[in-house]
This record gives sequence, structure tokens and C-alpha cells, in this order.
Amino acid sequence: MALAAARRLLLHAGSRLGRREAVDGARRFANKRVLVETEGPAGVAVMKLRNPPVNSLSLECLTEFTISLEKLENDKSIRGVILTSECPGIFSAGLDLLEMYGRNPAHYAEYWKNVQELWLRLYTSNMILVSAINGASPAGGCLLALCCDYRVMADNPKYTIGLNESLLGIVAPFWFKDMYVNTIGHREAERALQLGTLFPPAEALKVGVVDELVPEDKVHSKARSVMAKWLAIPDHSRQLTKNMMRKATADNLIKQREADIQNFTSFISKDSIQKSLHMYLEKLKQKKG
Ligand SMILES: CCCCCCCCCC/C=C/CC(=O)SCCNC(=O)CCNC(=O)[C@H](O)C(C)(C)COP(=O)(O)OP(=O)(O)OC[C@H]1O[C@@H](n2cnc3c(N)ncnc32)[C@H](O)[C@@H]1OP(=O)(O)O
Repeated sequence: MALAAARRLLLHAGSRLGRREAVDGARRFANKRVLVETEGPAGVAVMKLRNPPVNSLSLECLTEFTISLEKLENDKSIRGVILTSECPGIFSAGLDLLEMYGRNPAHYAEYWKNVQELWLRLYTSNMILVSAINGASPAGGCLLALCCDYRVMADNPKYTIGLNESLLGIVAPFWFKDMYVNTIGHREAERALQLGTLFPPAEALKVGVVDELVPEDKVHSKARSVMAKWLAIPDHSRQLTKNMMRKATADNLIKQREADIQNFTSFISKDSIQKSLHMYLEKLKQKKG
């Protein structure tokens, strides 16, 4: 309830701000964790995640992301969105582990509902989505990129991308898996999911997790030129085609959303899974010291 009220407030405040800045020509709105700028080619917004240090998808970040997307969907002048990060070297570290560790079942259920919500919105968006992957992109970070219609990645071997859930002792849910299979094919997905592979850029390109690699300082300009090519296609035919390609995968989750929330909640609440997450968080901490 509290979250729904916050969401309504944010939407309202955001739309007031968006309108005022549009009058000034600045075309920019921001929540705390997501910045949206609509400068550049007509009809294109750039959405930047800014939840330092690693753009983990906390409940607040997911909510702000979903609201920003909803606002862009409602703005008929926007046809395409470039999704990128403001955190140096990190696209997104994926779902926030602290939302899935040491909390109660009601929190897990609420969190998962919001993860589903964002995924459904992104994956089925009518807008053209291009990701400008300017950093590490594990698990939920990879999921965001996979929702896009085209993925441009910085060719920096320090950055990796992939669904690494099995390394954490958790399991990618069926809809993560379905989208992976749709993108890289069954055999590659089967292997990468079991091994929790985090692909460096050259391998990510080879296997099809990303569509193009460019030097780091060219990621944004390339994303813009890709966007220009996609904008040249009539919206109605592109949207109908996208819908035809993606609907079955999205419907598969829509028809079992509640069961998926229950599955997640009971899985993540298990002592053994909490122990795995604890160990993984400790490993992240030790990496520093
Ligand atoms: C039967 C089937 C039922 C199905 C049920 C479903 C099961 C669950 C499915 C859930 C799916 C989950 C998908 C996910 O997204 S899980 C998250 C996976 N993410 C990762 O593995 C990334 C981990 N992070 C890193 O590898 C690195 O941090 C980095 C992103 C490469 C950045 O490295 P860095 O050296 O620049 O920064 P680092 O020092 O490691 O981190 C800085 C601080 O940030 C904290 N942190 C990092 N990642 C996360 C995260 N995902 N969530 C929360 N916090 C994170 C890190 O611990 C540091 O914190 P601190 O400064 O030490 O306090």
C-alpha cells in the first residue's frame, strides 16, 4: 500500500516536473535513481541508471525505473529509449542481493512482484529499446539488456555479461531462461545457465548475448546511430512484429504471476538458499580486503 502511494506521488511529481522542463525546452526528468533526458534526435530518450555504487536493482530503484518507463510510454512523442548507466564501469550489478537476504516472506513477495512488473514493461515495450552497455552486467543487469531490441557493449575485457545465478546458488526463473533461449538459442543458454557464465565482450558477441562491440568512448554514439536505423522503420509494423516475437514469452509469465511469486518467496526463504547468499555476499566483501 505504502509503495503504491509512493508510486502515485512520484508519477504525479514527475509529470509536473517533466511538463515544466518541456516548456523550457530542457526535456529532462529525474527520480533519485533514474535520469531521463530527451535531448538528441527527435523522439529518443536516454535513460540512465544512477544507483551507486553498482546500480543494484533495489526495490526503490525498480519502482523508479518502472515509473520512468511508464511516463515515456505515455509520452507519444517518444519512440525510442537508450538504456545506459551513470555508474562508471557498471551497467548494473543486477537484483539487489540485500532485498533477497535476511528479509521476511512478505518483503520477498513484494520485491519479486516489482521485478516481474519491470520485466514485463521492458520486454513488451512498444518503444525501440537500445542498451548502451558501458560496464559489468551480471544477472539482472543482463536481464535488462536482454529486454532491449539491440545491445551495444563497450569492448573492455574487464566487463562481463551473463546470467550467473547458478554461481550464487540460486536459479534463474523460467522467464529469465525463456528470454535467454530466445536470444542465444537453447544449447548456448543451457550451457551458460548451468555454468553461470559471465561472458567477456568478445565471447558475448560470438554467442549473441550482445549485438555489437565498440570502443568504450563510442558506446553512446553507436547506440544513437543504431537507434536512427530502427527509427526509420514504421512504428506500426515494427511494433506488431515485436509483439509477434515476444508475446508468448511474456504471456507465459502473465498467466502464472502469482505462482511465480510464491515459488520465488518459498525458494529464497529456504535456509540453504539464504546461506548461499550469505556466502556470496561475504565473498564480495572479501574481494575488497
Ligand atoms: C525452483 C526455481 C524457483 C525460482 C526462484 C528464483 C530464484 C531467485 C532468482 C533471482 C535472480 C537473481 C538475479 C540477480 O540479479 S542476483 C544478483 C547477481 N549479481 C551479481 O552476482 C553481481 C555481484 N557483484 C559483482 O560482481 C561486483 O560487485 C561488480 C558488479 C562486478 C562490481 O565490482 P566492483 O569491484 O566495482 O564493486 P564491489 O566492491 O564488488 O561492490 C561494491 C558494493 O556493492 C555491493 N554489491 C555488489 N553487487 C551487489 C548486488 N547485486 N546487490 C547488492 N549489493 C551489491 C558489494 O557487496 C559492495 O558492497 P560494500 O561496499 O562492501 O558494502
